Amino acid sequence: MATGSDKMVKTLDFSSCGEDSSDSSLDEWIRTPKILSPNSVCRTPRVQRHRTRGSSISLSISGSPTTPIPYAAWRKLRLCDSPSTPKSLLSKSSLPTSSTKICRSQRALHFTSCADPVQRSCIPSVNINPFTPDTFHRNGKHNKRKSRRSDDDDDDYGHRMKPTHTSSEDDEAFLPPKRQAVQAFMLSRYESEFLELGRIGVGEFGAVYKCVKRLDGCLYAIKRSRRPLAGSANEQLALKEVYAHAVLGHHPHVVRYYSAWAEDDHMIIQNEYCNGGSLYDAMAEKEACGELFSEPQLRNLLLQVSMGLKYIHSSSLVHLDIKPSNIFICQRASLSVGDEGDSDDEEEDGGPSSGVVYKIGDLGHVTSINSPQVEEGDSRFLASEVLQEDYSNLPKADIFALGLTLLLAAGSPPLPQNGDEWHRIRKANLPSLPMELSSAFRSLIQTMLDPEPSQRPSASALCRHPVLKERTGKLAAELRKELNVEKFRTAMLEKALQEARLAALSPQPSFKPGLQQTIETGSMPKAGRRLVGKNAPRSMSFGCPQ
Ligand SMILES: Nc1ncnc2c1ncn2[C@@H]1O[C@H](COP(=O)(O)OP(=O)(O)OP(=O)(O)O)[C@@H](O)[C@H]1O
Ligand SMILES: [Mg+2]
Repeated sequence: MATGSDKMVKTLDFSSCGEDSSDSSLDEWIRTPKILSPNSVCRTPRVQRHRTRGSSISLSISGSPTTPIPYAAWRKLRLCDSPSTPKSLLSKSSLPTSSTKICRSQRALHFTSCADPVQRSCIPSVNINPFTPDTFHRNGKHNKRKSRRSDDDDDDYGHRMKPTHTSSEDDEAFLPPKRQAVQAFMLSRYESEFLELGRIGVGEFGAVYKCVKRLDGCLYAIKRSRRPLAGSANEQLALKEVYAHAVLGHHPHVVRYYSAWAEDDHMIIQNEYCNGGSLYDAMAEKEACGELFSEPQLRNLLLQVSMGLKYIHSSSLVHLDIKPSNIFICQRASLSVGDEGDSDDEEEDGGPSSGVVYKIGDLGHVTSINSPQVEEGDSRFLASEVLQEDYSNLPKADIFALGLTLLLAAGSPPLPQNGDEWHRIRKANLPSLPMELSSAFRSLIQTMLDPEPSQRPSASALCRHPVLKERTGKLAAELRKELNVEKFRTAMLEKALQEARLAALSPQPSFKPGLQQTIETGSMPKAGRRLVGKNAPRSMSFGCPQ
């Protein structure tokens, strides 16, 4: 049984920083190849930690105990909409340590000063993200060294990684030792930092809630594991998801990750909120209305998800659970300037300016291409080679699953989980569709479902495929258009600003008609023409941009 001090070895307090700084420092910690000796980590029991927190609150956002809180940050903090906000926290920070009682809601925005020498030695242990290039590299080295004697381990890192593995676990050497994995690293942050607006989904792994973050007022999807994690397979799944998100960074077609932490032995992941729900929801909605995705919409879906997959695969990772309920939709506001009149066509065909952005989410099954730890995803979308444990071409398993996803979106009957029909589909017999697809598009889907993985197109090939190229062109044209609008706007603003400067410098106040309006809207009036009050006498004052 773990002792209290053992527990503290596993304790890592990520809640001690504001989101941005904590995220970057978490990432920093995860990416930095270091394992700390158990002796060097904090062994303070939980109750003591509360006290430490109280004593360590500082007014420094940056974490430096001496930096005064910037006015802008202070103002921002005051905007929080809850009594459990940093405002109260910050005011309490001036109280003497002994009398500072830290309540649940205050824990989230605690900034460690580490002024206390004892606390300074409380360096937390960290997990090693198996998906970082560093880890791949080390892992390779580690595998080569497996047969060597352990006394050649002057490499501290390798030395400390080894002892916790049994021989059967050696294959999983790239994952961190379980006892270091997920613990109640942090105290309740969920309630103090987020306001829950409702549950938006439930999956195998957990429930997902729509939340607004108290500090920044933005919406997020917060995923909480359903079952306690410690020591369970769920723990590794949860960690995989976090590791994968952290390594993947940002891509327009991958759901964005903000933060993750453990609370009451449940993993919590803060992700981008996708306001259009999942593709599964969209399909169900269409079905209820007796509608289907049109072919242009399906092509758009295929192109966007292929872009996300291309990115994931280029990071040497595979998703392994591509399916409609793991593809999310963001409804972008349509372009605002100058495009009101010409968006109808594309709107209809599901093109880029229809504002639908598909994003790949639920990274719980992600694994590395080169040293795969396969946790099979939904069997309805599983490629047969994966079932046969042939992991030599895993990216093509994602392509297979995407092919079936498209068929479902095109109205195919529900996919079988097993049985004859399951095998029939994997022998290149496509289910019948209620809609007529062009032969080019249909044969593209057919190749994605080829029984031979090498015959399936790669994600990168899909992005360049002639059937989808037209869409790529449209997407590029749309982006160019957006860019031009922005360039025009910037030029206008620069011009207006220059005029404002000149006006301010000129000895005699000169009236610049419509200047304020120009700066606000970015539209330039013609020289010498007044936009407003043409018949009224000229005023001597003018507005300046703030
Ligand atoms: N970022 C998000 N934005 C909007 N809705 C989301 C988001 N993430 C999840 N959901 C909703 O919650 C559902 C479950 O999410 P997710 O797939 O991540 O959970 P899971 O437990 O891993 O599922 P699975 O059963 O596929 O393993 C999704 O199908 C979707 O409806
Ligand atoms: Mg899911």
